[in-house]
Amino acid sequence: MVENSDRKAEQAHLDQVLQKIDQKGDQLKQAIAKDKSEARNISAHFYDDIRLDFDDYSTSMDTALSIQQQQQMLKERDNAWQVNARELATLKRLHVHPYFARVDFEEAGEEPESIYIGLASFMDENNELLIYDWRAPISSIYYDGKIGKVTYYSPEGPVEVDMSKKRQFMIEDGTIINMFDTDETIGDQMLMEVLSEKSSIQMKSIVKTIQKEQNKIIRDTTSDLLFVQGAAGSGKTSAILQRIAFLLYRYRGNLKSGNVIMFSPNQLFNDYIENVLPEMGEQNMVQMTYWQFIARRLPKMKVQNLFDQFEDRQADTAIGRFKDSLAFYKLATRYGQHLNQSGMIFRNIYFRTKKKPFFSKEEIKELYYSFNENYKLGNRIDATREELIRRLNKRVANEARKVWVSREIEGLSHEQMLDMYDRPDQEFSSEKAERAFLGKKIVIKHLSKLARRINHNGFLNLRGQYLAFLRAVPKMTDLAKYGISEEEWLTHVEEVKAKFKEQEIDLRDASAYLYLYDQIIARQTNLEMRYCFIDEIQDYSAFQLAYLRYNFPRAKFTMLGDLNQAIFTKDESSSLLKQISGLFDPEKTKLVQLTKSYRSTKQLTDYTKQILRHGEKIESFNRQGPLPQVWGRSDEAGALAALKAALAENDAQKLTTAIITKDLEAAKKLADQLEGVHLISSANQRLVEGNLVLPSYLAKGLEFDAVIMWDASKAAYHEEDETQLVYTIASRAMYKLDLVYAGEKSPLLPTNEATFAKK
Ligand SMILES: Nc1ncnc2c1ncn2[C@@H]1O[C@H](COP(=O)(O)OP(=O)(O)OP(=O)(O)O)[C@@H](O)[C@H]1O
Repeated sequence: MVENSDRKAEQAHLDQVLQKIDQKGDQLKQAIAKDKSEARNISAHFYDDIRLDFDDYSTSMDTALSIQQQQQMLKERDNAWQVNARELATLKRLHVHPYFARVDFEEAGEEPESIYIGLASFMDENNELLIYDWRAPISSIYYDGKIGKVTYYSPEGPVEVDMSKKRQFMIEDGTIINMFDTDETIGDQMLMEVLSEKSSIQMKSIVKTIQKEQNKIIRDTTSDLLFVQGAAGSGKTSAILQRIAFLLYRYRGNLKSGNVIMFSPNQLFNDYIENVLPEMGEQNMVQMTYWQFIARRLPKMKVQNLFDQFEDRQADTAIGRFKDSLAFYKLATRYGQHLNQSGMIFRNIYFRTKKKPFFSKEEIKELYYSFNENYKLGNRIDATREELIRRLNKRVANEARKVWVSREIEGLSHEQMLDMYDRPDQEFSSEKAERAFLGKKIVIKHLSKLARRINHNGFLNLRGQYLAFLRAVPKMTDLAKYGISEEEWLTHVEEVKAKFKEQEIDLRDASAYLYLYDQIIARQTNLEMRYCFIDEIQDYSAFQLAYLRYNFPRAKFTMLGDLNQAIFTKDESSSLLKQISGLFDPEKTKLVQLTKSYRSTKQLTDYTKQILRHGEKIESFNRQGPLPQVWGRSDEAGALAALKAALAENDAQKLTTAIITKDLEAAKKLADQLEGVHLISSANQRLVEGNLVLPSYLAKGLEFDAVIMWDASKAAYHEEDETQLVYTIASRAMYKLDLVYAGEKSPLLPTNEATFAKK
């Protein structure tokens, strides 16, 4: 218990800090206003002090110098203004949330200290730090340690201190409304308060209550691959965002938000997390989905999207598994290397007529392989391109003598002719000379299209090349090892080819196709990205991860996932870790497990964890709520009535509900039968307040006060490999879960009657 006198003293301290924050804020506002008006002044009088005299060299030098000087002054003002404006924004945030913790500690041989921890540091006029940034090295003792000896890591190395007090505050409008002294790492009491808040359509930062295990992830600076396996709701996504904020602080000056990329499951999810970093005073990182990453490079093809992918059954086949594997990635690498010796396929380049190619594929191939073996693929293509352009230029004069050119000259109007001259009054020695001049111009105009095509590697036959690679696969590996017969494989290649004809490509092929292309043209990989985060890793294939690693060779990777929620890759996900760890130095790979689930009440976590077959370790957090309710009805009309009843209960308790269906079709059908609910049917839609209906694959990563699982019947969910899907749906609920079905209940759902209520 905290004494009353302590509370008074803390309030007095807070008042003082807030007063200093406000004081500093006022000073900054004045400074900003002054800089702004001076900048305006400089702009207004910009030319007053400058002699605009360009006639003789020395004065024009003077002019240039004074312009530059004035511009520099403007820039400095602007900079000062921007720095101050940023600081003011920080102060505004601190005014609302000044700090949330205090720790008292003593380092051997030093005076005892007492520091306050908040969202950013704040220094008073005497350079005394009144608030420490939560990311400062010393702040980690708040998250990591119990009272007593604790170690924190400063950039110079480990430091041991003796911590004597750890106090947490809840502050609202400048008043301490609650405070606790705690011996625990982060007291359950504070966490309980935070977790009991209602959900919102925006994710919140967990900075006040980061748990010790999460802190390890957030502050890791040594791993090249940090792999986090965590139960649903264990704070993986929260931890990534905190980690990004931490890294931006730790490497400030060297690391910008543009050097950090995050791959997330869908666009809705991006919406959901978009405010977390800005609220902590940082800019958002680059964010995209894997699909966007691939599809933006294939604008002419229809790349299989999330929806198609979910409905796709190939994931379950031996061929699908093989093409997702690292083994397939390695084959694509080997094939790429082999192209250095032979096997490249080119296309004819035509000009005006399809009868005879301008450059034949044979000619191009000969040229390509005429460069000696020291040439790498990328150099070969560059050299081929240059040589083709050179040959093209050499053929201009010859082409200009052809009949089609004379015809075109004859058809020119006077204006068109004038347009072609270098000068309007251009003169020629003879008519012949004029025709030769115009002819060359015309040929160059037409050939420039061809040159552009060559410069864009239009002589490559990428689709053919990819198919050739696929056809070569049985010769490169023993497909029987993967349970695939040669005949099945060749039939599959024909299917890929047929899709190409329709301008379609599976996501699985698109990755391999681009990888092959990247190798052929030796595409510059992205050296700027220093950190790459991949959330929901269980939905990626080993191939995709290897390809991302190839694309961002300088980046350190943080991969987070829950192998129990693999809804695309299903059972394959368990071998994923083994496959990808081969891509990184084992010394620099770290695996962290998060087993405690914070999202849901104890009742919900205890229920949902039974869905998992292998008894995975998931601990519930001791927050209380109602038991899940199972509404079994004999027919669909009854089920619909039950759903409406459950929804009415939630509305009465002011809980936001998400009704989650298995697929899009079911979601659409249901939304038509209900009033006042929003249907989320595509990942590009925005999240809105209020009750929602959405298909399972769009609910990934999101959470809601209340979830109703629609059609939890045996008919809808009976395959064992749908376990992860059922688990993902049920684990979206924070406080209340209802399951509605008609007919027979899904055998994948828990049967222990003590853990749910029948309705
Ligand atoms: N240390 C914490 N303090 C307060 N809240 C937390 C903490 N850790 C997690 N939470 C809360 O738990 C919920 C789940 O967190 P989050 O979405 O990050 O989990 P996840 O592991 O990514 O879940 P999933 O894999 O199911 O999508 C969020 O509401 C988050 O705010």
